[in-house]
Amino acid sequence: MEKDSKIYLAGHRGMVGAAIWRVLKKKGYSNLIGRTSKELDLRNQKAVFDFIKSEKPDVVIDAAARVGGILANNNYPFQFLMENMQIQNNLIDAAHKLDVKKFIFLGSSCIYPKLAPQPLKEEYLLTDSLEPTNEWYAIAKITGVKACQAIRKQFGKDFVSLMPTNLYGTHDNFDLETSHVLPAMIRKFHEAKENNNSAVTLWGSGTPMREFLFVDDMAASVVFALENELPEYLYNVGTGIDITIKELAETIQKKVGHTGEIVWDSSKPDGTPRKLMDITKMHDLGWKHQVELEEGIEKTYQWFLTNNDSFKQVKM
Ligand SMILES: NC(=O)c1ccc[n+]([C@@H]2O[C@H](COP(=O)([O-])OP(=O)(O)OC[C@H]3O[C@@H](n4cnc5c(N)ncnc54)[C@H](OP(=O)(O)O)[C@@H]3O)[C@@H](O)[C@H]2O)c1
Ligand SMILES: C[C@@H]1O[C@H](OP(=O)(O)OP(=O)(O)OC[C@H]2O[C@@H](n3cnc4c(=O)[nH]c(N)nc43)[C@H](O)[C@@H]2O)[C@@H](O)[C@H](O)[C@@H]1O
Repeated sequence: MEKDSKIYLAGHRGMVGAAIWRVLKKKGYSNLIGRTSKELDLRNQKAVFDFIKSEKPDVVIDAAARVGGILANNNYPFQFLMENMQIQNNLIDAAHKLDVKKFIFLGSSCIYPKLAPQPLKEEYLLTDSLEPTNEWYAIAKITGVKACQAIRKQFGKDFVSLMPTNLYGTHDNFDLETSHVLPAMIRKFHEAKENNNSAVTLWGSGTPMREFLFVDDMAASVVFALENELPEYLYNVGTGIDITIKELAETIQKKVGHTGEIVWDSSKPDGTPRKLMDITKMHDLGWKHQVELEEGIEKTYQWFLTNNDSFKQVKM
């Protein structure tokens, strides 16, 4: 990829988008374009088509999506299904019709069946039923993967999908209703420590297992996909290591220095019992994560502490 290639990064101010932007700048890519959702609402088909037509990017990276944790997914099925399909359909269709050379689509590990064998191989897609708390989001993401695969198959274009495991890091969402578990735990333990080590309430049973990838590693995988023509349509991106939610809680509690009680609220859903990625394909091509979980948690906690008053709060 030429360093002056025109790259449109959709969702450039999100957690993942901001990290991709940083890596691209650092590597010398000089022709990056981004628009906020206020400047360009990606749900608007005509606006997206007109934008791609006038900007004529060589590459589109889709890191824009309606994103949230287990409760947000469960409570707002329509937004997670419809907005994600609108955003990605508008981008993929315009990119195809207007001859964008390369398209990188970001999905999620929840596209795989709830009870698929572990670790999750790419070929397990569409072999069984989805996890009910996030099937809406998963179905939208599956249609994005399939749209890119169809364009690849029918027209031979370099449209590729990366499926990240659970992500976390700087610029994360720390809103307690809509966030994912890791930022929620950082905020909950920190605020409870400040409040005389009051009890922290966490959701579900603590027994589900999750794999966590630091956002800078995710960004590096996207840049890897940008700089290499990947031979297949779908690639898992993760660390290949998972832990229980209870172990995650104990790790973050220790890091933050909270000494109070942990209470598990069983009225909240557990979600899928396990979703560990098989990352053999990306490893074979040469990409591997760099940041281990404890180091990533430390970086994220430090970011939270210095952005404590202004951290992003995503409302539905
Ligand atoms: N976070 C995770 O754990 C995780 C895990 C697996 C996969 N992913 C995937 O990674 C990608 C990025 O996620 P993220 O965590 O970075 O999410 P995020 O921080 O919530 O960022 C999402 C971005 O999408 C943009 N966006 C949303 N709706 C839009 C609209 N209607 N028009 C234009 N832009 C819109 C937002 O733009 P504004 O800021 O301008 O509003 C925001 O920058 C998504 O595809 C997501 O599915 C995330
Ligand atoms: C990566 C994303 O992951 C999402 O699934 P998923 O891993 O369960 O999403 P999380 O919201 O990260 O939750 C992971 C696990 O942590 C538990 N948990 C414990 N305490 C908390 C808390 O305070 N906040 C949150 N949020 N969870 C908590 C939660 O019940 C679940 O078992 C999907 O809904 C999306 O579609 C997407 O795939």
